[in-house]
Amino acid sequence: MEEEPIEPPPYIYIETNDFSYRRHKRQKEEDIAVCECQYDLMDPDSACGERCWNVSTNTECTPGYCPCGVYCKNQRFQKCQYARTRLVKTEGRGWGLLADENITSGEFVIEYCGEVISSKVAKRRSQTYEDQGLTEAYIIYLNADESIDATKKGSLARFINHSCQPNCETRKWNVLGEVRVGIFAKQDIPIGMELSYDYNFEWFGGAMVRCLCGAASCSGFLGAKSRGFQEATYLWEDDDDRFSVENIPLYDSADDEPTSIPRDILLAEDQSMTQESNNGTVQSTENPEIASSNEFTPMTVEPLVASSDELTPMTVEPLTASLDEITPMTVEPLRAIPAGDFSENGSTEYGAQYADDTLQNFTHKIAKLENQSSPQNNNHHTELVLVRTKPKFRGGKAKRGLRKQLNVADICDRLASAAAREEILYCEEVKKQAAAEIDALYDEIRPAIEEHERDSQDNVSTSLAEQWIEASCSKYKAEFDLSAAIIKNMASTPLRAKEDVIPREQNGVLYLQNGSS
Ligand SMILES: C[S@@+](CC[C@H](N)C(=O)[O-])C[C@H]1O[C@@H](n2cnc3c(N)ncnc32)[C@H](O)[C@@H]1O
Repeated sequence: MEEEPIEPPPYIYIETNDFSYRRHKRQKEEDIAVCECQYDLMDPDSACGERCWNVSTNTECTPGYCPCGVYCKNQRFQKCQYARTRLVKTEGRGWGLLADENITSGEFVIEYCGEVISSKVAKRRSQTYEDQGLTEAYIIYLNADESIDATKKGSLARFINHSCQPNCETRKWNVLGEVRVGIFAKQDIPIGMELSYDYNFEWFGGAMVRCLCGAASCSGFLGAKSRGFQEATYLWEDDDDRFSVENIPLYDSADDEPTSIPRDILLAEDQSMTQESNNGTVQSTENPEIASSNEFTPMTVEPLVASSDELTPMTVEPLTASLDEITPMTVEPLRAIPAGDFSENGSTEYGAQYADDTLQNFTHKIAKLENQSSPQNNNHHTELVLVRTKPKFRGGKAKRGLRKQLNVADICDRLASAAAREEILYCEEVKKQAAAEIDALYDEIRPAIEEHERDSQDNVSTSLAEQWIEASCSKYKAEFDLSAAIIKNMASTPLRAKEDVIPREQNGVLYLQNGSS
């Protein structure tokens, strides 16, 4: 029988990151953030405690610049002010790290140190490690461009195991111009308890490692929540329409958007989610007890668009006009609008569909830009990455939303008023321009998006991101204005009878056309 090793496999212990592919950044004087704390002997928190604005932005004070001088308490990474910890051999999870003193919630436990390497090198290395049969993964994801590899060189943080219900978390800090990763206590941790954090493990293929964290909410495997894992383990059936376009989550990241996790798993994991059944019955299960009580009976949601036979014109009276002014107006049901030609391939003159998809993805990424890229955000979790070949999509249909397009020309054909037609056509023109602008911008940022499509980090410069946001807003506004103009004019101006519309020819096809009114 094989002897249990009494020491972990050899590695080089370091207490500060090793820069193997680039130099450590030099902090420029103008970039140094100087706080306004004043050391007060009677108030220990005065010297860069919770109230220090550098602390609140996850930035360490720079020695020689902090007004509190030697009393500054905000240089914990620089001074390696770690909690006392101890290595331990675990059951089935290799080595782990224990608290060797009581640790209080929020306390800085240890820095995750290793070699700072580029994302490309990280991909190569993790493949090599896997080929060499290394089962432990030590590469932590820093941002879109860089990772920290603690495989050969690292601090004791490399021994902290994953838990689905962890007592620590990772936070990024800005230290002398570099982003560094610290492990912080999420709760009070008594002496002797094993430290853990959620790896947010990104699984791209290869061996599936069973998670042995023992938490009640354990997801079963390391990286089980990651998209790659979800896609690879999803069981497809011939008539499975779960990935039909209507059901595709267009966003990428896992924390605040739809996910591709199969619904049953989602529900099993989090009973506070809303259950939705196919017949349109929605029942909140936030609190199962309440949900089952008589007060909360399931609510039946009627389909929004009734079949066209059911639609009857309705009479709407203006709300505010005086009684004599009121002339009831007839509003035709929207389905009566000659929406006609619904484009199904999505690549219409209003802007290629990719722009819509990417717009959603990208605007989301932009929205997260500050949160995720900034070391100031202490909620951002790092990820352990094991980069391998991407699994092929099995049976998955194209993840592309279908967008039904209104046929503006047909709508105008039905409007008797020239002014109404002009307003709609003008709005349509603005919408086309907005779509063209965002298409052009997309071409500019496409390389960055493609390069980093697998993550949800910021990929482009902030200025480009701002342009994108602006272009997105313009496009949405233009779309909204067009819809509003159509609804308003359809509702408030006279319609031409279908028989009065003169057919017009386009591409050899006869279409109905407006008269000269
Ligand atoms: C960063 S290392 C942690 C230290 C590692 N246990 C060691 O002995 O060096 C990450 C590796 O530890 C193992 N590991 C960590 N958490 C685990 C868990 N909850 N269940 C199973 N294995 C785990 C996996 O092999 C993983 O790739």
